[in-house]
Amino acid sequence: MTDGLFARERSEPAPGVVHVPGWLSFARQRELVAACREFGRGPVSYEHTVLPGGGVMSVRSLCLGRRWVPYRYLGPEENLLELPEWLVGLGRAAVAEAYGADETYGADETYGGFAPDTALVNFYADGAKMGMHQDKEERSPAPVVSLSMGDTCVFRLGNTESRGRPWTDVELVSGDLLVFGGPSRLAYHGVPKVYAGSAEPGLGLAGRLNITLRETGL
Ligand SMILES: O=C(O)CCC(=O)C(=O)O
Ligand SMILES: [Fe+2]
Repeated sequence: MTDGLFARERSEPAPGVVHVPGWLSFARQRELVAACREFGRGPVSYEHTVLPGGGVMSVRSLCLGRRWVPYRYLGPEENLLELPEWLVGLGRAAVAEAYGADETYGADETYGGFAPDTALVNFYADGAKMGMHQDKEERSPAPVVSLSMGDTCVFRLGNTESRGRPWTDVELVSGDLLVFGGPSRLAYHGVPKVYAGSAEPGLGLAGRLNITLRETGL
């Protein structure tokens, strides 16, 4: 895919982390944006998560399938919205795209049979960001699949030991796929910056949407 003067190339910024720029077609991005709008139309809507210490996340989010609350998943009987089969299929295709040709991560049947049972949909309005954290409430070793729509952001990919350096900053643009698993499954990561107004106007989205598909193993 071409972005400005130079094509943004597929890369593996850390072992088990695969970034595929422009994986989603523009039409697909538009469909996903429409679907995310539909998910939040009610009775469930995008909410700021309140953390146990009293902090309020600037991002607004909702869960499809299993519900994450800080810092655990509720039982399946507490699901409010269904995780649609088409989104599960997209997640499988994403893992195949990222690891398919790679023996190290692709050969493991855990990933080949990727069976996400939850999706966290995050909406970043102007000024929203996400601090460094690990996605560690899942018991399954399966990777996390991340799809981005709307404004470009800086995704900070840290290390598995601490919130601090070393880290690598990856720019996630609308349509990009990021899969993180393998040795980096528990790497700290966050979104320190979203470039407001950077989305393609034709997408019809002011802000940034990110969907992460996960297999809870719970
Ligand atoms: O918005 C992103 O790209 C990352 C979201 C994330 O890390 C999460 O929901 O746990
Ligand atoms: Fe995360």
